[in-house]
Amino acid sequence: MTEPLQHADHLLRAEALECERDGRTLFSDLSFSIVPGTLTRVEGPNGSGKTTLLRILAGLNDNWSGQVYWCGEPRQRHWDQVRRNVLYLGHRPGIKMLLTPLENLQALVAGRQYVPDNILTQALEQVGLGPWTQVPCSQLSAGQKRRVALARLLFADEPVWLLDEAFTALDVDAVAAVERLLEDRVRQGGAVVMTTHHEPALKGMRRIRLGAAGEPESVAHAVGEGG
Ligand SMILES: Nc1ncnc2c1ncn2[C@@H]1O[C@H](COP(=O)(O)OP(=O)(O)OP(=O)(O)O)[C@@H](O)[C@H]1O
Repeated sequence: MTEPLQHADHLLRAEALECERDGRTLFSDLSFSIVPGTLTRVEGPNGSGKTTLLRILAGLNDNWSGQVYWCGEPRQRHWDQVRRNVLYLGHRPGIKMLLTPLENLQALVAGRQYVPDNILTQALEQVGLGPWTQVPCSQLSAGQKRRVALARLLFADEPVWLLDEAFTALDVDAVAAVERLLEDRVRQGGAVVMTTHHEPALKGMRRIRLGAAGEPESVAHAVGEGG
């Protein structure tokens, strides 16, 4: 973990979150806590607001009301800590197509820590990209590009991981490898919040359920568990 967290019985807490898009309520009165050593899945149909909720938690979306707390205090007082301690991986791979997997991984971990190239190469081999470490990412398949982004997780020491569609485009073996990585992370005391249309084979998963956008009877109150 990057740094000791003060009174961290919960890392993130959302209270009475409400978000509208284009005049439609995506969710309202949504409250939950993200505590160390837990994995939480944000669930709901297409368009229900899963990505929007993750982006709110990551501080990447301003179009909402309610309050988000970081370690018990309003998050806006601690943006520096939030940036250092919360990792967000979006549903796009977020890698540069002209660069190789090795160059991308160098860029992804740079700024937080120095990792020698042989260790980065080992990580790429671990995610099944051994033969492609020096090939431009534009020449990789969708699943291989996703693996480049996920290799970043092998070096991620942030206590909170927010993962949007981490399993997209991955084959069965890669899904199982990511599930093991997430389980290890949670066992070490990390907190993972993820969206996925694939039902992960993970024990003790918490759930935040969002309703169908545009169907007012089902969106009035989304339910957050673990709060
Ligand atoms: N950039 C945008 N501008 C306007 N509306 C948007 C934008 N992005 C998303 N929306 C709307 O917000 C709603 C929620 O989108 P969001 O991507 O959070 O849903 P989701 O549950 O993650 O969907 P999916 O399962 O398809 O990934 C959708 O109805 C969508 O139309």
